[in-house]
Amino acid sequence: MAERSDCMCPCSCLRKKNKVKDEDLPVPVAIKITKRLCDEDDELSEVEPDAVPSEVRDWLALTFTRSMSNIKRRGEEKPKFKSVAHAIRAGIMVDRIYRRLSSSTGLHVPPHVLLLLKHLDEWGFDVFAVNDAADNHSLKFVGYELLQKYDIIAKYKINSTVLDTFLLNLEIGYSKYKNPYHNLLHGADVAQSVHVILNQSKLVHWLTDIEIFATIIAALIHDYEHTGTTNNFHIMTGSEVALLYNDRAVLENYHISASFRMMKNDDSNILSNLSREEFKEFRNLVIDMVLATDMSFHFQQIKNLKGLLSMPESIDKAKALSMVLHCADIGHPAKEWNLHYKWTNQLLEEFFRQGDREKELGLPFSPLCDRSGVLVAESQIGFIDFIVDPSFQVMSDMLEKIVSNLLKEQRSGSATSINEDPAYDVKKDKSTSTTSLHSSSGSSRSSTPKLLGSDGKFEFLKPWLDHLVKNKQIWKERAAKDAEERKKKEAKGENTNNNNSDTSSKTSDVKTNDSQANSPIPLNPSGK
Ligand SMILES: Nc1nc2c(ncn2[C@@H]2O[C@H](COP(=O)(O)O)[C@@H](O)[C@H]2O)c(=O)[nH]1
Ligand SMILES: [Mg+2]
Ligand SMILES: [Zn+2]
Repeated sequence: MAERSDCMCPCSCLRKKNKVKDEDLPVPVAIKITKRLCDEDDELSEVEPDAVPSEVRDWLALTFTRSMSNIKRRGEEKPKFKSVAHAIRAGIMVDRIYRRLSSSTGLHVPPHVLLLLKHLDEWGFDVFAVNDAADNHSLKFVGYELLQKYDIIAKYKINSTVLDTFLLNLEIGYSKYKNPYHNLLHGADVAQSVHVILNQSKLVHWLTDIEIFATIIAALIHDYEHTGTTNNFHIMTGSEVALLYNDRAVLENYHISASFRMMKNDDSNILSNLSREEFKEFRNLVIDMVLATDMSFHFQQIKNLKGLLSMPESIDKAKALSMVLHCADIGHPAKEWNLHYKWTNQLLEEFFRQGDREKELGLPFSPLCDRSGVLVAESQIGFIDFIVDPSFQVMSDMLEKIVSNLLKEQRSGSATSINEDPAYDVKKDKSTSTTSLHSSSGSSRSSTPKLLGSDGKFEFLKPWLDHLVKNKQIWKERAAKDAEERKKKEAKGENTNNNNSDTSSKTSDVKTNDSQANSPIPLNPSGK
């Protein structure tokens, strides 16, 4: 069949731009793609045809649009002390915190875990290190610390044993399928990232306690009992959950439902002291936020938000918080390279395991799931360029708009939410960190540090933007190296077989030394 470079519809859809061949696709899928992509009113059509390889485009279409969805390892990182005196001082400090924490809550947080949890407010927080130190209980400790930091445990009278059981159950659920990526570290990491975004941007001052509570829990549960396979895999295999949720946001619906079911048990019901209204608000928010982590809503979500940003009205809280959670969920490319690189490896290994199952079942490989060859660097560049970077840009604009409006309202006297007084009372918090955001009345967070710059503009630090640029640059260098090696092999007459050449970011190169066990991408000492 001749290649069809043009789709029959008047729009400039992906199919037209990308010259997808019908014969490359199973027939019903081809028809569906043509129809859906032509209907698709999203930004994927803006992706330049030559900007990314075809596999990356397929993956973008499959994952981020509704087009097909309806069919001791870190032992070397020990704390370094400049001097014995420093070590002793640090030891005394940790011991004090430890005693305070243990006596007030009964939660046993080992001192070496506490030391790492002191970085909980930072974008560079290393959840892998915490997990190693915490004997695979990072979610429990991170979850506990976050709730404690915002005074949620006291405010909603959460029994400490119940909280402990809830967090342990979450960890058990995340460990059910032994996923390399969608495991308890990811749950902990996303919750911690949400926390940093809320604080860095001061958005937290706009929120009530119940909204903060819902946001932390939504982040913690957002991939609960993840099967390690994609929504599309569930749909294609007609799994129980796909049948249950009629192929719509299959996993996301499941994560929410399974979590609320778990919380119905008395021994893990952290919501038992919420009033009827509080429970209703909490549940609605959690449902909205977790459903919005379905990647097939991505482009629509960005588009809607851009539309809202161009209007004077303020942005709906559920929408804003959903965007924050979505960004945290896809946020590892905006973290330090070493963290991003680890997550990339784990995710690819999970994709490949799905590919192995697809092979066994006689199904075509999903994009990025064939372990015999994936253009890792190129796909990561595509992911950063088309998904992560635009998301973080829009989220940052949204955060600035919301907080600026809040400040304006406050100046005009119509709001009391944000205190610009530099003598702001930074409350010593009840957890391990030095400071927490002050909650004076129990409604919204009412005291903040000085927010406006000398030019009268509200701006906040966005560490994620720098990392995105740096990480993309590293992937670009790797992609160029890969292409070079492919060329050399071709010249030697070796079979490079499209994606299957043996290059540094190719999956066939799995090394088995300690730091690279289960790692699809070999890591050289510089991390590049
Ligand atoms: N190609 C890549 N896709 C990624 C990467 N990190 C995340 N993702 C995609 O986003 C979703 C996140 O949603 P989740 O709820 O499943 O965590 C994930 O499933 C991938 O589809 C990445 O580095 N590269
Ligand atoms: Mg998910
Ligand atoms: Zn996730």
